[in-house]
This record gives sequence, C-alpha cells and structure tokens, in this order.
Amino acid sequence: MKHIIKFTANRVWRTYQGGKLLDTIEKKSNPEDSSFPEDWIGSTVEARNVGREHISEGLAMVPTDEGQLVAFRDLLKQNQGYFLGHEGDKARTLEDIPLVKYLDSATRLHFQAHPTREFAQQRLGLPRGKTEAYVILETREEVSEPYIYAGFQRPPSREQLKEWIETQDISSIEACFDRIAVKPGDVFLIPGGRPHALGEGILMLEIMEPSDLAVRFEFERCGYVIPEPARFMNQGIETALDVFDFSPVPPEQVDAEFRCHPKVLNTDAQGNTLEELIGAQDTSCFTIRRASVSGIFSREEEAFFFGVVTQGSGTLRIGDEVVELKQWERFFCPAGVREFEYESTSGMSILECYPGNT
Ligand SMILES: O=P(O)(O)OC[C@H]1O[C@@H](O)[C@@H](O)[C@@H](O)[C@@H]1O
Repeated sequence: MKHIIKFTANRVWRTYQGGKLLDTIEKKSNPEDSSFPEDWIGSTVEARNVGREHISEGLAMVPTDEGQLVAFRDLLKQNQGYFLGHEGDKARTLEDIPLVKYLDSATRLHFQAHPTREFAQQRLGLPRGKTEAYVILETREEVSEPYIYAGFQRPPSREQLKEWIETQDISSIEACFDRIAVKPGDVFLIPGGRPHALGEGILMLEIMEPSDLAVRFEFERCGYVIPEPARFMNQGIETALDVFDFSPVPPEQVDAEFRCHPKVLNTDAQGNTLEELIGAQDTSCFTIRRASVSGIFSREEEAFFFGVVTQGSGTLRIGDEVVELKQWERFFCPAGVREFEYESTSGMSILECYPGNT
C-alpha cells in the first residue's frame, strides 16, 4: 500500500454561488459559477444540506488497491493507529481530523455564526463546533476591494439582533460590521461564536473543526431562500442567539482578534522555509504550517496532515515512494510516516493542515 493518499475534486452543493476558479483548476471546458463553490479535501464530514438529504455529499472517496471507491473515513478506520497516530498516550480519533476546503465565492455569503466546541457538546450533543481559519489564496480581478466581515465592530443587543433577524433588516445587521480588506497570503482565525460573512471574489483554503454547523441569520442571498430548518441548526431563535459572541471587536482590535501572522519555524541555506500560520497559541482546534520548498527539504513530523500545493510543483519522497505534486493538488500524509522529503527546483509552496492539541 502506498503511504500518500491523493484526492480528486469533491465539489459540494452550498447555498451560495461560486466555483468558477475551481472549475478552471479542474480543467473543465466551460468554467462557471454554480451552486458548487467548495471542494472538500479528504473530508470525513458529511455536508448538511437541507432538502438534499437524499444525496450523500461531503465525504471524500478514495480508490482502494483493488480499484474500488471507498469513503476515506472508512479507509482510516481500517488502520487508525497508522493513519491518525497518537497525541501523547491518547490515540487520535476521526474527530481530530480538521475539515479542509477550497472555497471560491462569486457573491458575498450570507451572515452566519458557528457554534464553539463547548456549545456543540453542551447544547447540541455533538462532538465538534466550527472554529474556522482562512488562508486567502487568490482574489478575483473584477473585485477591486475584496473583504470579509468578522465579529461585531458595533454589537447590537441580543433583543435588537433578534428583531433584525426576525424582520430580516439586513442593512441594520450589516451596519454592525466594517469591511476587513483581504489579499492573497492573509490568514484569519474566526473562533466559534463570532458572526461573519465572506465577501465575493475570494479563493481560499478554509480549515475548520470537522462539522457543518451554522446559524445562518440572513435568509436570502441572490434569490436563494435558506429553508427554515437550515437557518438555526433546526433549533429555535433563542438557541441560535445563544451561539453569538456579542463582545465588541472595535476596528482597531480587528487585526489582533482575527489576523494571524506567520512565524518562521526554520529556514536553511537553500531557501527552504517552514512557517507556522496557526498554532497552539491561536487555537487548540488545528495547526496550519506552510512549507516553501527550494531544492530538497527534509522533514520530520509526528502527526498526520493534509497537504495542499498552493504554488509551484515538485515531488514528495518517502523511502522509494515518489509522488508528483502539481499546483492545487492535495494529499494526506499518515501519522505513521515520520520522515519525508519535498523536492522542487522551480519552487513549491505547500499548506499543511494538522490536528490541534485536544
Ligand atoms: O453552508 P452554507 O450556508 O452554504 O455556507 C457556506 C460556507 O460559509 C462559510 O462561511 C464557511 O462556514 C464554509 O465552511 C461554509 O461552507
């Protein structure tokens, strides 16, 4: 059996439009925006799409040695110790696997807030919330000032927000936020509870806790009306309001609250560099690193990770297994692989998404 598992595209239906860049990456003949604006990479999570329950969406499928397709989740279960490894003396489980997505927005997404892990466990009886991180990869040329909304800069009271949600007074809701300008290379961490909306024209790698839980408090975007059960996770509005973190994030605190600054972990004379984009001091939910390869980059890692080639191309070598890596390709490296080597003569950048430390 090979060590490295590569993934093919796994597009998922969502409530908003996008995906033209993902079509282009997949070399489709007529790239266009559609209701499939996301690609879930190695996902062990099923999408919750109200009205589409009859369609299994989200789970990544991979070929076995016999050429059959199996859910990646089921493959992991066959040898969990090798694939997921341990943290200290605790075996890692499927719940420790971050959900990683390409997300390509054509329109601003509706306003939403995700539960924290604590909320999911205590109030919903589910193991994981949805703290999420964004690594901005590209923005669309026709969008001159790409942005996201995150955290209330001017928080409403709970009662006020309730009324605006009930009457769908979106201009009042929008007035609680300032646009946060984004550009390729930017990294953000949006903890559960923080209201947010992604602006149009952004291609990002999104890394999150493994769940698809959202309070969607804007019910209509671009003609699509979110069905009632999909608005508040099938709960009442009071439970939905309990999800929110109303504490203010005034404009001067936005960066300190949400923006993450890459830290160089090591660098060598050839120009190989390993940076930490999100680490244990930011969240216990996942870790993100970026390997910039120039020549041969020998690595040692104890944890499993998803690798995503965001720039350039090269190879990944484990013993005598050599895997070609091209831009936009994505793969899983099991915990059982301790030593590996990247190589690129023309330069290659890989985002590595690891479990957190819980
Ligand atoms: O699930 P819908 O409502 O289409 O939301 C779409 C997307 O919103 C973003 O803010 C993220 O939370 C994504 O992970 C999610 O898939």
